[in-house]
Amino acid sequence: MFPSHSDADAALLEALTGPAPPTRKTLLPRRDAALDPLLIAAAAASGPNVTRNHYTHDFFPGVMLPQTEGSWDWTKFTGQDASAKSEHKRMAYVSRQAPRSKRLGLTVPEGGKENAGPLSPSENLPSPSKSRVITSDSEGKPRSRTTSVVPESIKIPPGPLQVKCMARTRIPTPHGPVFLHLYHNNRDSKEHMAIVVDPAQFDGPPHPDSPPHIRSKSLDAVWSENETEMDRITRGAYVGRLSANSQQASKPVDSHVYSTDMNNRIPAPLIRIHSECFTGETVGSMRCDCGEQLDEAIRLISQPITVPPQSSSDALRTIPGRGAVVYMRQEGRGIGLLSKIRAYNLQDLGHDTVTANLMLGHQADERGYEIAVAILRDLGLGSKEELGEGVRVLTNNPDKVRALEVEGLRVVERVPMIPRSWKTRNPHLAVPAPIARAEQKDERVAGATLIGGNAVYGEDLDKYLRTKVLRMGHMLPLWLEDPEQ
Ligand SMILES: Nc1nc2c(ncn2[C@@H]2O[C@H](COP(=O)(O)OP(=O)(O)OP(=O)(O)O)[C@@H](O)[C@H]2O)c(=O)[nH]1
Repeated sequence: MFPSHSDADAALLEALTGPAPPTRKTLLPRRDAALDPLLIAAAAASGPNVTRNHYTHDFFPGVMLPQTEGSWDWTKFTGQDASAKSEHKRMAYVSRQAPRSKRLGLTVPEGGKENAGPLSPSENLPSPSKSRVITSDSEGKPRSRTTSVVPESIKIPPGPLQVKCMARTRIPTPHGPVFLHLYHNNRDSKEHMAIVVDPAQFDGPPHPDSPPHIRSKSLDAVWSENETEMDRITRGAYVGRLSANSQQASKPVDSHVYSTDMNNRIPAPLIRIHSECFTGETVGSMRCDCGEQLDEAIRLISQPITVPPQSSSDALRTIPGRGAVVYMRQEGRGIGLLSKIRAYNLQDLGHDTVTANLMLGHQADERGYEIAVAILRDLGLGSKEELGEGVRVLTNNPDKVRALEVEGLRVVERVPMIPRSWKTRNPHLAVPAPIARAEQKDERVAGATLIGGNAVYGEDLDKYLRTKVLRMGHMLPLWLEDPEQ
């Protein structure tokens, strides 16, 4: 007999989605096997049983308790465990699923490494994957640990510093669209990023009278012979605006070539090297202005640029803003989040940000800019070797500018970053006027945690900025003392 329409539909649905999960009615109560001395003897005689589908059948006291589940060493079981009894731990005979390598029938060669990254969706679109390595302990028992396996095709060989843009995507922000680039390098294991502002790229190839697109050479490169267009597009190597109707993979860029004429007429791209600050950017801390600076940098870079006319008969023209924020994972000026949190406590005791670092055995600033400059070079920005564009750098930190130049960046101008609260603040008020008004009306005052947020302000921030000016040479007028300065 043929199934009715509804039966066929149900069968098709089950084939596509798997069997429906049991409903409350059909759910059977869990039945743990009783403690059977024969079972204990059998298990003790043969050890943990490893089969293709079940890694081990074993006794687990307190099974289902997260702290003991799966971590129990059955060889320690004596059968008379007083503490287990007193804690009313249950004993259950349970099966554990085999590791993925076993279930998939992958061989584990001597030394432990699996022969393939099983999670790689395609050889052409490789990504580092976590993999279980099976080793054995001193008693010969199998032990597994997780390790990161980087496929050959994306490994960056050791040697001179190299950076590689692993993927790029469009991110809409309150200031306009940006392209987020994720980089790997052969110096550290951090995923540094570049936030590229260049919306002109959405309109197709650059106009002959427009600046070149800001593109990553390593991203646009061909990674392997059998790389497909779809692989390239998926990792972000496409041109124009990606959509269901527009899917054009990019071509490799040999070098970034710039028209000198254009270089002379439009300002150099605006860039910022920004250091990660979890507290300022995520928690909304008002101990520092990092969240606000990240937001302000993207806002400033996104401002349209006025191009002066070539001749008196030409009209003024504006082009979209262009530049990049290189987002370096250098939390706490390179000392890491743990030390920064400790430094904050020392600051609460009355020490400033520099002294707190020194008290913890760190330098005031432990950042290096080699990788940041390599990322900019990959994007064709500020390169001295190629006929690249110089850059304007958004910073108040003169040491940063010097360090960037030492690393080979062509800096044509330093552009200051004035704290927002300093722009709007009446020197006689403790908080900026718009913020004070909002607080009076009991409105929510947006912090700068989120891009597009408001200004950060407060006593802690004042102290922090003051130290940056007085001890770290940051080039900001300390208007609190002399607003006319
Ligand atoms: N150790 C330490 N790091 C801090 C503190 N406050 C912010 N940071 C970190 O400082 C870094 C930002 O550096 P800043 O010194 O604020 O500024 P800069 O990058 O040198 O200079 P600008 O370009 O002008 O912003 C981020 O990594 C923050 O996590 C602090 O009190 N102690």
